[in-house]
Amino acid sequence: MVKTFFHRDINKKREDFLSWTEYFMATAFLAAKRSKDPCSQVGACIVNEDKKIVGVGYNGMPTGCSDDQFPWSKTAESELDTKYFYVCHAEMNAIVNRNSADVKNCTIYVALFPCNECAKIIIQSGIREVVYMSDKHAEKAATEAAKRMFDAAGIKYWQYIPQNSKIVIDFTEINWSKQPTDVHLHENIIKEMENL
Ligand SMILES: Nc1ccn([C@H]2C[C@H](O)[C@@H](COP(=O)(O)O)O2)c(=O)n1
Ligand SMILES: [Zn+2]
Repeated sequence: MVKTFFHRDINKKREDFLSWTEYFMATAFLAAKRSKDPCSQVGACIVNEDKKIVGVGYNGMPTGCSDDQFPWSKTAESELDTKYFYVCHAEMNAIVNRNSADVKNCTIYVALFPCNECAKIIIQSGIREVVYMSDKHAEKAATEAAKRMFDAAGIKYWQYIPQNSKIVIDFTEINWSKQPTDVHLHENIIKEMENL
């Protein structure tokens, strides 16, 4: 058995807390977990100038359009039987579902670079900055069009390159004992190491 452990001095401030950018991008990725799209789960998180989250969204069917009845296919004999006419993109949902009066001067954190349609909504809503994780559709005309519009409208956009590729949420962590001299030897970590 591989034994691993970590020390935590509970008298000192934690050093391994999430940065703001990690926190907001992780919020976007967590929202994406709600998506029913079998191929692409995209999340978006809108943050105001006070670093408050004012909107979260993920790609899904419009309200009232059952995600058990509308199609999730990428291809079909008829375009009407693909998802593309129906699905609301994460960015659009985050903007329309905002919990503030407006999203002026906000930043949107999004897993995938916005398409041209979302770029228009982002610009019109007053969002000033786009932070994205992936630009995997960079070669598509929709992405190029979005970039042209962002450039013309003076919207700042930049790719977030994470320091860690994973953030683990462990629901059991809240029950770990934290004593002043504690060295945790946590079962899950041991199991993970054994599986390596
Ligand atoms: N910035 C984006 C890009 C895409 N989406 C959504 C729209 C679809 O549900 C899915 C793309 O489907 P695919 O062609 O990859 O099968 O992702 C979004 O919400 N935001
Ligand atoms: Zn879009």
